[in-house]
Amino acid sequence: MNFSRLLKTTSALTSRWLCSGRFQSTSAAAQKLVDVSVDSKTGVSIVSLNRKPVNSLSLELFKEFCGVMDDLESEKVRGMILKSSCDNVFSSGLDITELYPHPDEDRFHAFWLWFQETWIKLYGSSFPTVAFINGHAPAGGCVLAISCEYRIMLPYYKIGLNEAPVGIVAPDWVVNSLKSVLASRKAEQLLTSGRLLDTQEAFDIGLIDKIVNNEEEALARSEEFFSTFDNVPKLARALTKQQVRKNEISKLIKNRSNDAKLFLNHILRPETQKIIGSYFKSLKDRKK
Ligand SMILES: CCCCCCCC/C=C\CC(=O)SCCNC(=O)CCNC(=O)[C@H](O)C(C)(C)COP(=O)(O)OP(=O)(O)OC[C@H]1O[C@@H](n2cnc3c(N)ncnc32)[C@H](O)[C@@H]1OP(=O)(O)O
Repeated sequence: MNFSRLLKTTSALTSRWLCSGRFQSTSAAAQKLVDVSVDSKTGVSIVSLNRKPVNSLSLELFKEFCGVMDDLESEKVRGMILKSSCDNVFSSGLDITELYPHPDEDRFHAFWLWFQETWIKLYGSSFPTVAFINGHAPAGGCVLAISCEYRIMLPYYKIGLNEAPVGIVAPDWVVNSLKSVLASRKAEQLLTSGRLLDTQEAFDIGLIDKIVNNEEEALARSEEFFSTFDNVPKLARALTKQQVRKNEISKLIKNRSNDAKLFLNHILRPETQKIIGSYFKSLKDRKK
């Protein structure tokens, strides 16, 4: 099966959930959670996550982000830079209120499918992607960054996959995206320790590609990255990227519903709820 068809293929159950109008934002005037602009000099799309205060990733944000990715695919953009509109935070990862306390099962199922969909669209996009990590990027924030092809980060922020200390086990598609950036041993160390790295440490192990001091530099470094493809036919580039990434994506596409069930069962376990609850409390108490 050709890859773009594969990307569109999903189980009947999954597509019922993804297409259902349930959990739709109700207010037409609701603030956009994802802003898109185009850099007039380079023709590159800049996609800014805009869910204040910390871009925690909710079902509504995932849905909106997937809509944006579909638009960029159909517009055949030259490239995309993913960044944050929040001060000091790229994304704080999954919205913990989607996981705790004891989430509504239907909503969690839909939330998880839209998280998968976000990863499939970002990791499998045909156009080049850069994450401009302009703030902290723990957990799901790091997942977004490692799904892009190139990572540029401001100094003095933290990035990593801190799920294990929070009692959460990352699914294989997250683990494999990390292994597509880091050697297996480094990926394992990062995941099992759950340690968040500062910008310099992340650069030293190859988790990020460039450190920049401001947005202007980030745009310039992104442009250098995008221009490496200027002489490569777009279709050949896209198919080559997808060839490299297709095994991981196909695996998830075939297993979406089970993956969602697995995580629903895990999240509903009283022990998991207890750990996430005390983690969330400590996050709130930090500022008291
Ligand atoms: C079993 C099923 C799940 C399996 C998952 C596997 C897949 C792996 C992928 C992802 C998992 C996750 O993403 S879980 C989420 C993990 N996220 C974190 O651990 C980050 C927590 N947040 C922080 O460390 C900090 O907030 C920050 C460094 C990101 C920013 O710090 P700052 O000081 O600027 O801001 P505050 O801490 O004051 O936060 C402001 C406000 O937001 C609330 N907040 C923060 N993060 C989240 C979040 N992820 N979800 C919901 N709410 C969040 C925080 O509590 C503050 O609220 P109050 O103003 O009410 O205090």
